[in-house]
Amino acid sequence: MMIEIDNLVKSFGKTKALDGISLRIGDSEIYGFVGANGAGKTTTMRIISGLIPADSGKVIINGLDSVKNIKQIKSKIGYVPDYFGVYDNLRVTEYMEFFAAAYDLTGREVEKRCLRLLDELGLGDKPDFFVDDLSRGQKQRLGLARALVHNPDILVLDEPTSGMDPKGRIETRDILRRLNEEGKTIIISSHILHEISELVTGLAVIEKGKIVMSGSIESIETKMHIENPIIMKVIKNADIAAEVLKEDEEVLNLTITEDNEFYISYGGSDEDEGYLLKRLVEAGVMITSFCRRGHDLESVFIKIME
Ligand SMILES: Nc1ncnc2c1ncn2[C@@H]1O[C@H](COP(=O)(O)OP(=O)(O)OP(=O)(O)O)[C@@H](O)[C@H]1O
Repeated sequence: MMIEIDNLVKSFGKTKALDGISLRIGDSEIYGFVGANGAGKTTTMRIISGLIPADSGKVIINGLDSVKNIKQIKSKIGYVPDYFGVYDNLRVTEYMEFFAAAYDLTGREVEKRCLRLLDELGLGDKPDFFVDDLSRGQKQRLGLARALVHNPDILVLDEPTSGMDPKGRIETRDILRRLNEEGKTIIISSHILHEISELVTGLAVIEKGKIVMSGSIESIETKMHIENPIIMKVIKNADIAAEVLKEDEEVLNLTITEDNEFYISYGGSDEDEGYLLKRLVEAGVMITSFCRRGHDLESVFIKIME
């Protein structure tokens, strides 16, 4: 399902939550929204899912305007909110059937489908539990099962891994990968980049209602790498090092300090970087350290967000 988001604007009273969000999410992508608290992720997701209207701008899903075709669109989207509903006094199966009924799905086949979904999401032994008695991770998975009840083509998940332990996060990631392989387009948000960077195919970084960066995960990593130069300490043959670096077209900027510390803005991939180091060593350059200023992408990401 192709999703085209065009110039969404939304205010709540005096707060401008969205200030012109435009995006294209391709068929069968797993697309991530990353941003700090209050950036506008939830508002964007709720507009895409048809839960609230935008003040202006539009969302087109497979050629259909989401406002004009709201019924059709809602049948294609499953939304998992970041908070858990107020149905904690229901048992797990009752909860599922309650949401199925909201889509006019009832009967023996639907009951079977609900049980199968619970099974697939690792809740097969919990049908008679009260929702309230489930752990946070189990509740998140139940939220996912409920969003799948009408077999939507698009899944929109607001911070599905927040508050989960690493095991729960890995399990959720595996489930989402599987659903994506089955053909579902997935939109997922997080305020922590590394929680979703391994899962997503594309990413938009949202800040104060605007997109500050978007693209494939590789292109975002490259942009972040450029912001985060390689720092190389050379103790012999610095002149040769400078020659080798000048020949590499991925070297976008180079600063050499008096004590032969090289600051290299590098646009290449991790593999390119490995080959660059190999060429330097083979050319006879003696290097004592070769690393980035930030320890990881996350620290650079935080720098960009500041
Ligand atoms: N129903 C509402 N009424 C008033 N203000 C709102 C409402 N919903 C969102 N906002 C405001 O709009 C802005 C964007 O909020 P939104 O929930 O979209 O951000 P978010 O990126 O999802 O943040 P979080 O990670 O904290 O969920 C915030 O300033 C928020 O306070």
